[in-house]
Amino acid sequence: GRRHHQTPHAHPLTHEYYSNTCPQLDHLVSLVTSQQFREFPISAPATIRLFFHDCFVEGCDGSILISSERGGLLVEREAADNKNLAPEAFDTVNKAKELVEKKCPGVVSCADILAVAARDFVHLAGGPYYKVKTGRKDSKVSLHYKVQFNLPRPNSTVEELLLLFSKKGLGKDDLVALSGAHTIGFSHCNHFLSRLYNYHGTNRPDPSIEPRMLKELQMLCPPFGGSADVVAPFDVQTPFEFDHMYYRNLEAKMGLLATDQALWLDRRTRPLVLKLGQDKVKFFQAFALGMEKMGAIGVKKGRSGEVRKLCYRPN
Ligand code: HEM
Ligand SMILES: [Ca+2]
Ligand SMILES: [Ca+2]
Repeated sequence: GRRHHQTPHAHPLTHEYYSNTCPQLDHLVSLVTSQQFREFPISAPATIRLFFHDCFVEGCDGSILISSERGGLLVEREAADNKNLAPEAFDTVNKAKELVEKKCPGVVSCADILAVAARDFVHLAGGPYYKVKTGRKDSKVSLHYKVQFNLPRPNSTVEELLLLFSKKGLGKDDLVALSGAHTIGFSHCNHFLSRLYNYHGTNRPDPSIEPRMLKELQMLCPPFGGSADVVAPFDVQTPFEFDHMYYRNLEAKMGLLATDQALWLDRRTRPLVLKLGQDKVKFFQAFALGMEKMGAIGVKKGRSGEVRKLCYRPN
């Protein structure tokens, strides 16, 4: 057989990519993620979100992980949408990389480590354990201006969300299932403030917010002069548990962002919200599938990427 002329798809992501070069990868990463989860539980939501923000901008290539350098170009991390990605998530990846480099030097990409770590945190928080395919290469650059139009806004319409996701090869089911990541974690007030006081310029709150929750959110987040550090849980019922309560909240008008509640209000996505709210097993399956599809966005192969030695710096 002749082995040249390989297309970019000749090596899709596989479960066996490191089976010779770093068979203990999952174990090594798990040592770091489990300790990180014990010491800094917010690493879980933060890392899951980090993976999302990596994959949607230039593909799952670790481009989000690169730190700025003095005198260098602005990197993705510096873009407004990424400013409040928690440092605990970056720390997790850097620590895991350090350990993996000791046992399997120069082999495992940071993009793959991030995918594995995100899976670990889903599981540690009570969600499904699914196998992660690997074989991603790391990017050689990170540019802040790539971010803005590749990430959803907290007040995007379902139409806009579906369009953005479809550009990434993801469908309606993926949008609804992956939004279920908001079953854990928190949002700063500014992302939903207009819903509380001035919905679409009406000077009234969004009518699709459950009244008691509205009152509580208004107390937490004043219209002016509130602290920029205040956060509210996405899932008021079980903010630390990776379960399907997120969808039940949407039925009860207790979605936090406009984009969360919109999944219930839109007739295209409502049936899926209902289905996943009724069945945790279905949610876990749909979420794992969504993560696998998201994890395959824009994957770099061969010389289009590299294996970074340090996740925060190109080689
Ligand atoms: C569908 C459109 C989405 C929008 C508009 C959106 C927007 C946001 C916003 C505004 C925050 C709060 C950030 C902050 O204030 O600190 C957030 C947090 C979060 N997002 Fe999303 N997101 C979306 C989809 C996703 C997806 C697909 C995932 C992962 C699969 C995800 C995972 C998370 C997690 C886990 C948090 C909590 C982070 C933390 O507590 O540190 N989101 N998202
Ligand atoms: Ca990326
Ligand atoms: Ca929950």
